[in-house]
Amino acid sequence: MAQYFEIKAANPGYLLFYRMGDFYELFFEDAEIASAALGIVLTKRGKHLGQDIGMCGVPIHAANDYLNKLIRQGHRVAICEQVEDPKEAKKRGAKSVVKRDVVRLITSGTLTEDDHLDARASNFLAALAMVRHGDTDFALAWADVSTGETFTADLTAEQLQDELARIDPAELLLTEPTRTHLLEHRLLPPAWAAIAHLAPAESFDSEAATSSLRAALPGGAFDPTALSRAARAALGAVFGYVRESQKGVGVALRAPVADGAIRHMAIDQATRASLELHQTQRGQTRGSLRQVIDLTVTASGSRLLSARLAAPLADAPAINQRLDAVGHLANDTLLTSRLRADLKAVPDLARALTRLALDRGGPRDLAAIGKAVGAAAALARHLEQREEVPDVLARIARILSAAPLPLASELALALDDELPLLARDGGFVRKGYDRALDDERALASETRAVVAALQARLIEETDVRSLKIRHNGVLGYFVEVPAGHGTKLLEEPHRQTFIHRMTMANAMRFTTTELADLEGRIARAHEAALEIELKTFASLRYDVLSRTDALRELADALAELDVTSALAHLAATRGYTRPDIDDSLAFRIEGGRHPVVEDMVMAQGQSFVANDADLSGDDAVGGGRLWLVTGPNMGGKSTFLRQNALIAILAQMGSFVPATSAHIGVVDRLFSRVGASDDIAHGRSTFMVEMVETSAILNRATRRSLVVLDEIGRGTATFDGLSIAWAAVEALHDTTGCRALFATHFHELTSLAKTLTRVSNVTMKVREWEGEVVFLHEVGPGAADRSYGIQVARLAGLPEPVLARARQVLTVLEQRSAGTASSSQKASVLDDLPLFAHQPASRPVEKDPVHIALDAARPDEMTPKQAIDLLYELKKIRDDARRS
Ligand SMILES: Nc1ncnc2c1ncn2[C@@H]1O[C@H](COP(=O)(O)OP(=O)(O)OP(=O)(O)O)[C@@H](O)[C@H]1O
Repeated sequence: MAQYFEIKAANPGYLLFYRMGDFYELFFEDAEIASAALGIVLTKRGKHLGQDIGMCGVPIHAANDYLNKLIRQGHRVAICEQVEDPKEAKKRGAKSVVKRDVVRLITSGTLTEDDHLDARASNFLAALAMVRHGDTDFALAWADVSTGETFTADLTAEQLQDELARIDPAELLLTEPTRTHLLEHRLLPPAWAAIAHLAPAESFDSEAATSSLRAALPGGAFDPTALSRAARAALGAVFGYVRESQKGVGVALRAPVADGAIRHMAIDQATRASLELHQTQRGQTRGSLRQVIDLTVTASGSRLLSARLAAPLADAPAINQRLDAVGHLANDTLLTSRLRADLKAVPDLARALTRLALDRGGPRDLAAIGKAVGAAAALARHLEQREEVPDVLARIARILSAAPLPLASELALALDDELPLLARDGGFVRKGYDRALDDERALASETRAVVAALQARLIEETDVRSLKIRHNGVLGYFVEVPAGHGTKLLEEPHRQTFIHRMTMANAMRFTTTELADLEGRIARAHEAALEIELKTFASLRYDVLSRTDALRELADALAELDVTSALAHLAATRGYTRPDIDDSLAFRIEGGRHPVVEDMVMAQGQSFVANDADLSGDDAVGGGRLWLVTGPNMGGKSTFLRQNALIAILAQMGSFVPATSAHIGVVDRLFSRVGASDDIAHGRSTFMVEMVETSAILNRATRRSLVVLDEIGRGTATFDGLSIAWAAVEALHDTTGCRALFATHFHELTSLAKTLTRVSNVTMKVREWEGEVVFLHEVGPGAADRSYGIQVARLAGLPEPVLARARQVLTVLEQRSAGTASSSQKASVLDDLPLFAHQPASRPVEKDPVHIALDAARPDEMTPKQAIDLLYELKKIRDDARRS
């Protein structure tokens, strides 16, 4: 066990997968954790210091599934392999232990295998460095180890949370002091705390990082000193952690992109959640914006689309460049469908390349690269047939046409059609590619004919017709004759040729020098063939890796082409239009639709009602407009609010939008708060959350921002809520001057439009029909006079007695606020307050005319006509009761 303890001590915080034969075994506490996490049996093996040693194990062939489960549950695993042949160990003495060492650390942020990764999602490892001096407070570096993409950004404390929400890392490295600081300043929400991994302060040393980064990214193209000290420290921590986890295999990361240089629309976590960008509030992908707009056909395209959705741009020229490309393809549907058809066959180049770089790749990864390069050339031809393509497409076409075609041809020549996962399994080099390999293979595969010929000759020589040459794992090749003939072979002249190996009940087994020779040659042929194949693999891998930069650029271009053509396809098939994007304060949407609700409504066979919004502002008049949206419950307020926020996001990520026209002056920050929810885990009540979020908006929104607030202030007593909502509207109007949509059930707020010049009232229209409300989902000018809450409650199935009582209370409250309630009415309601205090039900059931009619009915004695008449009568009684 000494070896185990030594290795375990060198890898604290990791579950040790300790290789023993065909199993990875776990011991002591690791075994307890893993057996509980994986649902496998915990056994015992011997004793240590008088205590039983707990143990559990997973078979090698199924290890990946188990690893997956553990990583998903947030565990970290160290893979400890035998690093010498057991025969070597024996040479040191019968009792010596086979050398073992940890060959890889597996954590959620450092995964590279397809089995562990979601093909359509990035998987980031992030490191956060804190500085107590300088311009910024923090720097973040993050990398997707599976593709090599790497980024850095300098951040203020205020930006930190938005950035983390955007990147959504799988693992976050930081030091203990940084964590303490974040916790003290409430900057580390539970979701980030759960993925945080404490790293020693040395790993964040900016000086050491400078030299280690230079060594990891040679070639001089990247100068670490161009980064801030904090960014260097964070990047150094990422590279160090990846290096440590890959245990000397090398770090296949790219030079970092300075993300701070790109202007993005700031979107905080609450806004992302409320707009359901990547997943719904219930954590599902179905029903999210991403799910509706993601029509990409490659995994890397899908990852890029997701990244663009997470980080819309805030730079009009850059957005327009993307829109030019999408527009070009949306108009040329023939070209788009050709591109999309060819893109479908493009494998995940970036991930295959990384696996090869980390020496974890196999023949299929080589083939994937060849296929992607080949496809790139075909795609380039499609693009080159068109004249005057926009800049983005011209750049993509240039990169695609520079794809290293000789490499693809070489790979196609070398690799067979059916490929094994691992190179060491052999059999992947195509026949005809290497003469020497073909010769060795011929020898190996011609075994049967050679053996058959030898068998025929031996039969001839011995005259034993039943003589056979057989093979088994213990003896290898041997000659077998029935027992009766055995003695013949033991005698002259045959005893010169046949060497006795074994006597069985009815047979005798021999070998011959020639047979042993043949056996040796066959085994050597297999070995020699595999050796040649492995050499071929190594040389092809070298060819691929020597073009790493070009291939990475190609992978990026393919992903970008997929995203662009997918957005064009979306625009063409869903009736999206190109938004006008500039640096004004415009926000004018005509015929806007909610992309997700539209899909849902249409799936139910109904049509979605498009609505206009105009929040356009002007600096000269003090900023953007603020629309106060009132209307009944279920009238479509939230849908209207969200659709405008989503249109802004889609437009700035470079997509067409669901509207007949849209003119948007770049939005720098987007805020959306819809309703209120508890954050019990963070110890904050519904109302507290609402106020913290509202204050974030009031403090952070600028004139360029778009603010969408739905029912702020409803989580407290009516007057408090109303006053807060009132003050918030005033502040947004007077101080911030942003473009805003504010939905509310406080109808009193609508009077603000009289005093605040840039506030307008709009309402969701409804029609009443036979006592029922019909929602038109149409936005029109004006203010709603009521909320129709009771009608909606009835639609939801609230019991009739409760509804009747609610109507009664509502009438009195309304009269009271209008000053027309009689004193006895006022007294009666005041007696009942608080409103929902229980009052013994007035047992209306016994007097209910519907019940009386039903009690009187005798179904067994009725004719069909009488039954129908009764049904009509019951409906009439119900309708009369409703009208009264
Ligand atoms: N423009 C529209 N066209 C068609 N159906 C719509 C439209 N807007 C909303 N709906 C439908 O009405 C439902 C309710 O909409 P929404 O949640 O936006 O109402 P609301 O006014 O915010 O309600 P509440 O005040 O109760 O929160 C939606 O789920 C959708 O089915």
